[in-house]
Amino acid sequence: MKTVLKTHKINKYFYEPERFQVLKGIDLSVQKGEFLSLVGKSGCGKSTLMYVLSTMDTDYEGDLEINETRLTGKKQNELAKFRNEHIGFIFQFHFLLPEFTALQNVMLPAMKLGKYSKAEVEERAYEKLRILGMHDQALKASSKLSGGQQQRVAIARALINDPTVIMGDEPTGNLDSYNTQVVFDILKQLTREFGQTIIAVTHDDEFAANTDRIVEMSDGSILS
Ligand SMILES: Nc1ncnc2c1ncn2[C@@H]1O[C@H](COP(=O)(O)OP(=O)(O)OP(=O)(O)O)[C@@H](O)[C@H]1O
Repeated sequence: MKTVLKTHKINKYFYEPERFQVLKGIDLSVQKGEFLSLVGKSGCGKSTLMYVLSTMDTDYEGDLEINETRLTGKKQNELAKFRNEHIGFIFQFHFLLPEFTALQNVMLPAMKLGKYSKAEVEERAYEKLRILGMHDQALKASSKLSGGQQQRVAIARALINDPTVIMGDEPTGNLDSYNTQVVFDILKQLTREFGQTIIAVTHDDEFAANTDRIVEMSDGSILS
């Protein structure tokens, strides 16, 4: 088993309105291909931890390593580059550009990476859309797609650079039960067929119960 993400004693404090410790000695190790859900009561620190894990927040104590690269202490521009290449994001709200087609939205992170020609990027984008069952909608403006379809395009976009890990904050939080199941099944399939690693914050107990591992947080610490 390959460890793709590792933290060592992550502490974090907020100072407003008064000093309090929001993350308390978080030790977490995630294996390649693992589908992990992060759960816990509102306010326990899940989103704060995700910001640290995704390298968006650098104001913490401890160590973070992804894909054998130590990220703690790296400069913002290096982190931005690392994120684009290694971390795929899926949010509750998809943040697709509404006037752009599904295909263009999926292509964007790969164009930014600058590793492939435009034709290669387009080919990769079609391939990801095909995995998500969305290739025949590729040329539609994303604003013309249903909520579930938009979320599938957002997942294709998260996959375009073959990220080391996909991080989701309530990836099904805005979907009805049918689309929650569709998106869940796709995420599961990505872990099983492609060895994709996924970490998702969720309030949905059924979603969590069907992932490989539930990490429960309480008051800034990991319980189990
Ligand atoms: N910028 C901030 N400054 C001060 N306190 C903050 C800040 N952001 C979050 N907090 C506090 O830190 C704690 C953890 O917040 P966080 O958003 O990580 O919780 P969460 O577990 O993701 O909650 P939810 O499930 O409701 O999204 C909460 O008490 C919150 O009020």
